[in-house]
Amino acid sequence: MTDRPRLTVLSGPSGVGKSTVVAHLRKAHPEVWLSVSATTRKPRPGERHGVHYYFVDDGEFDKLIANGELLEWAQFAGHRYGTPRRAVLERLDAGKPVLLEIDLQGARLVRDSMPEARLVFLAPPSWDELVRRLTGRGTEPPEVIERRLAVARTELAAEPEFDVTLVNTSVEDVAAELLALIR
Ligand SMILES: Nc1nc2c(ncn2[C@@H]2O[C@H](COP(=O)(O)OP(=O)(O)O)[C@@H](O)[C@H]2O)c(=O)[nH]1
Ligand SMILES: Nc1ncnc2c1ncn2[C@@H]1O[C@H](COP(=O)(O)OP(=O)(O)O)[C@@H](O)[C@H]1O
Repeated sequence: MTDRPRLTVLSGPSGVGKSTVVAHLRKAHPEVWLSVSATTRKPRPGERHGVHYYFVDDGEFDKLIANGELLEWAQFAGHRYGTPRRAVLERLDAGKPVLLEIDLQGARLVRDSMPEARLVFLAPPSWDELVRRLTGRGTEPPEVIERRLAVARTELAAEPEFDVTLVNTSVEDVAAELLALIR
């Protein structure tokens, strides 16, 4: 029997298409389990508590950290994001695959604490296309987009740290490649 990694971490710059790819994958394969993170960021239109994120305030996030309830957490573009520990460990203990969609800092923390995890980097076809996607999404004001693009430059440079790179040219193709990695 091969010892396949059961924990897959998907990371990549803001706007590259992580949420789109994961949503596409889960529409066809609802059995793919994605961890729901906690965040101090405010919900975007259409985002639901407990589905896209657990939207919490700073005090609640402090408590999650203090109580050891987060597997990892990071500050990203002015807000905090963290992976609830218990649900992930329960799935892994049951021998089932887990997918995390987290930022570069989180991916590094997971790599250090769970070296068996497989780290997947989602890359844009080009820098200009990343700018187009992040701007075109229309969910952030210009100053937030600027901040995220500045972070994105650093994140792109970290690609060699990852086990696998997938280039998000076609959502369908990347979703299929990701599914093959998870299974
Ligand atoms: N470290 C860490 N990063 C997270 C977590 N949840 C989401 N992120 C990352 O935080 C960043 C910002 O997420 P978000 O505000 O939803 O923007 P978007 O991913 O660009 O649509 C993205 O890189 C996410 O992958 C988490 O639990 N931990
Ligand atoms: N392969 C693709 N080709 C063209 N547009 C894409 C592709 N993947 C995602 N997008 C678009 O790019 C924008 C950012 O995608 P999103 O999934 O929100 O990124 P992320 O979760 O990485 O921040 C969205 O408007 C989405 O529709």
